[in-house]
Amino acid sequence: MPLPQVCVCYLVRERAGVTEVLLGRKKHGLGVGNFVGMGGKLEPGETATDAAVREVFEESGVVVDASALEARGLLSYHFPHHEAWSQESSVFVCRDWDGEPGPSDELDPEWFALSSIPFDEMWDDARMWLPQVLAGASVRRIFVFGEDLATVVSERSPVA
Ligand SMILES: CNc1ncnc2c1ncn2[C@@H]1O[C@H](COP(=O)(O)OP(=O)(O)OP(=O)(O)O)[C@@H](O)[C@H]1O
Repeated sequence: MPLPQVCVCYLVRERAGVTEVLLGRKKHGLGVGNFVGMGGKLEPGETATDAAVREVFEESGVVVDASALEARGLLSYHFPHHEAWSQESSVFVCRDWDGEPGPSDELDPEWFALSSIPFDEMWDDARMWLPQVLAGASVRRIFVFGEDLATVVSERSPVA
């Protein structure tokens, strides 16, 4: 069975020579309380890019053009102890948008210097790939979560 498809998008800016990323504490649903990038489920017929454009707008009010989204790979999350949470996330970075991010029902956006990303308050996997993505890399990783539904217990290799 293919995993449900979701997307995540990290807005990145430079301020006084410091690179910052926009995160927000999730107010509802899967991962509530964690700092996350903006994103969510693909709607029927949407591409991951379409969904990222829509989710960034819904969650922060910022308008991004699909051509400004940098595709940075695919992450699979397996929850053998709670299959309904298993999903696959397309990852995007965006450096060019219109508007100022503001609060929404989903999250209150905050800028973090790349040296101060709150990994202890994020999904456990984020520390294992987000620094690479924000440094310009693309990723393909498959994470398996344990019985606590919070800890990465193993990683699978993607079949080439
Ligand atoms: C398990 N380890 C994980 N590590 C890092 N990020 C994770 C994640 N698991 C899910 N995500 C992110 O969470 C969003 C989907 O969450 P999900 O609850 O399905 O969607 P959300 O309620 O926001 O979506 P709708 O707005 O209803 O579409 C999506 O960005 C996805 O990349």
